[in-house]
Parts: sequence; structure tokens; C-alpha cells
Amino acid sequence: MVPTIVFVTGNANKLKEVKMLLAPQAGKEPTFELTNTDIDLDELQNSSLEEIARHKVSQAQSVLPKGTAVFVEDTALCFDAFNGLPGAYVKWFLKSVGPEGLVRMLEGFETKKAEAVTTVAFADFEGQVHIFQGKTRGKIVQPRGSRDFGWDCIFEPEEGAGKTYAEMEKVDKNQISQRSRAFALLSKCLNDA
Ligand SMILES: O=c1nc[nH]c2c1ncn2[C@H]1C[C@H](O)[C@@H](COP(=O)(O)OP(=O)(O)OP(=O)(O)O)O1
Ligand SMILES: [Mg+2]
Repeated sequence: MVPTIVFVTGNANKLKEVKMLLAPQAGKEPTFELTNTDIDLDELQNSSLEEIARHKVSQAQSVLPKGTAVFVEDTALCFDAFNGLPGAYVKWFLKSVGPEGLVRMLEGFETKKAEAVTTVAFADFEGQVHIFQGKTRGKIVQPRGSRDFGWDCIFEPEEGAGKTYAEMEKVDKNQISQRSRAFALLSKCLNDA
């Protein structure tokens, strides 16, 4: 029997991507089983991305049985023109003004450059916490592509051949996304263990 690792998230799109990113390579046996639970975790304000992820995972640890291996992630969208904001608060901006509102917020600013950042906090079977971060640079553009995942329709990555994340196939997003880079580091940690 392989051990179970829990991903605590309420976001179905994240879960779908992470399942792809952590799937065993062709021909390889899985070394762990991934399960998901949606526990509502507080997200600190006025803290670094690492502190937010650490706090999320420590809450998950306090709710789950002792010795459970668990990870969370927090994803930020950072505008160069705003010195990193909205960052981890992008979720609330999306809720209040939608992707169009985020685009309009940058109207008076020359640079539309932005960075997407995923920070993973993984608590291992001994309860020790490991932090992994992945970043992808791009720019904020008028919405293009499907609307099903957050700010995907307004983020055009530098390495995306001019497409927004929302216009790309998942496998192509997964080649260059901030999430794929963060989870590649988690995979490495799990495989080295
Ligand atoms: O690759 C992405 N492409 C587009 N949008 C994205 C992506 N990744 C996260 N997002 C959105 C979801 C949420 O509006 C905010 C992050 O907030 P964040 O707290 O990390 O996500 P969440 O609350 O939906 O899920 P969770 O339960 O894991 O905290 O940016
Ligand atoms: Mg959240």
C-alpha cells in the first residue's frame, strides 16, 4: 500500500492541474495516493506569500489526524506597476470587479507586466514543513479564452506564444505555469525521500 497525501483546497481547477502535475510518469508506479479535502483555511493578510502558505498548512495539520502528510498552495498575481499587489488578494479583487476590473486597474499605468506565483507548503509525515515556490512572468491583457479559471483569461505568459493561459491547452499551460514549477519541486522532494 502506498501512503496517502492530502491536498487541502476548495478550488476544483487547482485540483485538476495538480493531479496532472503529480501523476506518475508513464510506466512508473505511483509512490503515493493523492486525496483532496476542502477545509476552509484562513489566509493571513499583510504577510509574505511564504507566511500565508505556512499558516494555511499549519491550520490543516491542526484539523487532520496527527501524522497526516498534507499540502496546500496559495497563488498570487503580482502587478509590476503595483509593486506586487494584488498578490495573494487577487481572489477578492476577482470577486469584486472580475477580470475586466483587474485590466482596468492598470489603465493609467505604462507597464502591464505581472508575475504569477504559486507557493506550496507541504507538511511531511513527521510534521515538518517544506516550502516550494514557482513563478511565471507575463502581462495583463484584455480577456481572451475561456472564463472558467480565475484570472487565466487576462494573463499572457512570456513563454506562451502570445496566448493567454485560458487560450492554452492544459498540457501546454502545465509546461510553463507557476504551479507546474512549484509542484516540480514538491515532486522532487517526494521522490528523493
Ligand atoms: O493558475 C491560475 N490561473 C488563474 N487563476 C488562478 C490560478 N491559480 C489560482 N487562481 C485564482 C483562484 C483565486 O481566485 C486566486 C488564488 O487564491 P487562492 O487562495 O490561492 O485560491 P482558492 O482560494 O481558490 O483555493 P484554496 O482553497 O486552495 O485557497 O487566484
Ligand atoms: Mg484560498
